[in-house]
Amino acid sequence: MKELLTAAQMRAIERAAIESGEVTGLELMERAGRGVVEAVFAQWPELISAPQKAMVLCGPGNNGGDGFVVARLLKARGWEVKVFLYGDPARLPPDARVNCERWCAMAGLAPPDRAREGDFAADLYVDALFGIGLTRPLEGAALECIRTWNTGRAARTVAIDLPSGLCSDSGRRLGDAAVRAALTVSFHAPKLGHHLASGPEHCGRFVVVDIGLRPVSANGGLTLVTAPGAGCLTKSANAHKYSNGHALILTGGAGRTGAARLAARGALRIGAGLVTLAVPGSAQQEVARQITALMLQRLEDGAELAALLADRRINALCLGPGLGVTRARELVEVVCGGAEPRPTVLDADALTAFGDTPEELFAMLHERCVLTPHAGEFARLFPDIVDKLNAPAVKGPAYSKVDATRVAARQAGCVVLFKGPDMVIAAPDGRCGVNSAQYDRAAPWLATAGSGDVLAGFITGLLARGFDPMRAAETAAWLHVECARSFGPGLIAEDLPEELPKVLRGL
Ligand SMILES: NC(=O)C1=CN([C@@H]2O[C@H](COP(=O)(O)OP(=O)(O)OC[C@H]3O[C@@H](n4cnc5c(N)ncnc54)[C@H](OP(=O)(O)O)[C@@H]3O)[C@@H](O)[C@H]2O)[C@@H](O)CC1
Ligand SMILES: Nc1ncnc2c1ncn2[C@@H]1O[C@H](COP(=O)(O)OP(=O)(O)O)[C@@H](O)[C@H]1O
Ligand SMILES: [K+]
Repeated sequence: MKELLTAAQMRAIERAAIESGEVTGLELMERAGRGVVEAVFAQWPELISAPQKAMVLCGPGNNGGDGFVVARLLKARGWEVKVFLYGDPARLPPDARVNCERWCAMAGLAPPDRAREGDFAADLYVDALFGIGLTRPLEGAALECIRTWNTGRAARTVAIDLPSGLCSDSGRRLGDAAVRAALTVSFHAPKLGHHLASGPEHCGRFVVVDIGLRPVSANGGLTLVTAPGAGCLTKSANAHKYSNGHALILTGGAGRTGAARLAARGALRIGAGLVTLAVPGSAQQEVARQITALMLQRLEDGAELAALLADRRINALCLGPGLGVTRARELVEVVCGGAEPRPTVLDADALTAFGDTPEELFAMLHERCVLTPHAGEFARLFPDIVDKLNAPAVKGPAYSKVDATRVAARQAGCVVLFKGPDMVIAAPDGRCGVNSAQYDRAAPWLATAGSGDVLAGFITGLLARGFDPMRAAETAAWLHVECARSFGPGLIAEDLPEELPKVLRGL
């Protein structure tokens, strides 16, 4: 697991390092600037061989200070560099001021309205306006300048730390403009804003450079979900099928069983010992024609489900995919209401069924449930949270998808997995993971009908294998994205479970 930092946590890490005497702020700024230049040459090797032209736009804080370092290092390599300062040189913070003065001893400084005139076609544009310190929307000359860059010539734009205009803690644009970078170079660790909301769209390629700060666990339990250890998914040599759990997946009626079959296939592939599909009589033939390793159990209503659950070997359930809202409502009450409720994934119709009365659902949920809403389902269950998330972001730190999912998990009293390329998974105790399907892990082919059903099945299968809900959700989500990446273009939902063995072998 990799940490994702807030701006405040990053500042605390920097402060601790400086106060301990192991490094100065000025040295950190030098390393940051050097890291940016190295990343630029790695990204665009064609810039290495001959001196070029750069335009550097510096802001009023330490992000601007990094910009002065970059300007100086490029000039030292013979580049023609123009630096524009948005702000008053006399009011720069100390380290930035030192670097501004070093720059001014080498060359001139212009105000940013001059950067708009377009008389300087650069080979590289450096955005050093704002980093983690942006607190409000861009305005005036900064805004104008960024608009020109975004609409115009700036193909090679590198953003230092964060594209200016983005909120570091939420990835949302403060106001309506932010730099669209081709490359973003951040320091020490990724920040939330690099992975959430509009962050990836603005960052372009994303690189984190080491500036020699020690890894400190600064964190309220927020991580980027990474590969599970291979060991946690292996099976014991002398296990029998029941020692890997028995998952029960409930289907809807005739013509609507595909989603649950996808989930069931996912649960089986991820290693549940047995997977049973519980099917109403009307759909029994349909399902029977389609399945082999899966088992089938006729199940009409809540009373029959209650009877079936007397079998304590059934140790994980999945309700929602293709279930139909009426059947979902009845069955969720049986599953969640009974004594000793079992680990349960509620997805799709099981969430929509309670769209008008989410409190009724929350009253039944228990800590071994996992809710897997997409944005529409999330909005139906948590309208107040979504109002906050959708309100225009005008002040940093803005309300984020992480804030939203954490509050949702507390309200629901169980793990909530809020889908999307910036998937957030939160537990009621505050643990939180971001499963980012972006940058090197982009998986756009996952946006295909039924892929969410497979994810519900993966989680259910891991619950059956004894994973706790948070770990089941995170591990399943990570594997789900890897299956899509491994399969690649042309992916449809059916391919996800079939790709899993390959992904598991590669762990
Ligand atoms: N932490 C570390 O370890 C390291 C950090 N480093 C670098 O420092 C950067 C953080 O520096 P920072 O804290 O000075 O913040 P930064 O983003 O430059 O902006 C703050 C200034 O902007 C102002 N301001 C805000 N919004 C505004 C607006 N809309 N319009 C106008 N003004 C606005 C704000 O003023 P105020 O809000 O107080 O009015 C303040 O003056 C970080 O991103 C990284 O690049 C590296 O050197 C190495 C190690
Ligand atoms: N552009 C995307 N990049 C990565 N993952 C995506 C993208 N769009 C959707 N997903 C993922 O695909 C799945 C879609 O689930 P869902 O919306 O429930 O679809 P369905 O109901 O058709 O199965 C979720 O896991 C979601 O996170
Ligand atoms: K920046």
